[in-house]
Amino acid sequence: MPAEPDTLDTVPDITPAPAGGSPLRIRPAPGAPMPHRAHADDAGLDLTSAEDVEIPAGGRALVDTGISLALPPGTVGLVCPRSGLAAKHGITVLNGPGIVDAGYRGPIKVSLHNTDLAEPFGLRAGDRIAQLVVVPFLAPVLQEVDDLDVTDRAASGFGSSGGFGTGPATAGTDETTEG
Ligand SMILES: O=c1ccn([C@H]2C[C@H](O)[C@@H](COP(=O)(O)OP(=O)(O)OP(=O)(O)O)O2)c(=O)[nH]1
Repeated sequence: MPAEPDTLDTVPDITPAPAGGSPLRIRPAPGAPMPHRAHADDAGLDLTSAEDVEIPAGGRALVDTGISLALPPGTVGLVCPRSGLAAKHGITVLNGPGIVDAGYRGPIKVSLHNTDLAEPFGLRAGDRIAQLVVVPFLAPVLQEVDDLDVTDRAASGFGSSGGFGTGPATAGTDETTEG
């Protein structure tokens, strides 16, 4: 029997099952739309603005989405930028990703930053301003120790493996985090 062609088109439905079988409960304010996925297998739920807002050039605005959530236990909501808004208009989530805790029941707001220093950016109610990605998180028990295990990387970081090019790091340019 011939093998199935290995193309992206043959990937089966990858829509993840709801975490723990619990639904994501969403309470829209009167008139606010429910967030939705533009495509069934998108990770992000589009969040819309509940208000008309002008974000000044180089400035920021805290924008209400008009929804409140009850995330499934053991999950966290990540408020992430939309790539189109970033690439075309320089609009990003200032604290991206924003962290929505599972126990939070207040209004979901998005802190938007207009990185364009020349043009203000106008938003209308209903515009899609960010996306919410729901992921499981770990809450390990905290253990205070005197020593950490030895690793290959050790304390090297912050560019220690080289710059933006493909060549090896130049001797003497490694940066290490000091303990
Ligand atoms: O982009 C975001 C980030 C957070 N929140 C809400 C949900 C989150 O559970 C709560 C608190 O967020 P965070 O812990 O980041 O805020 P904080 O500045 O550390 O304040 P707090 O002392 O209330 O935790 O605010 C949003 O609506 N949008």
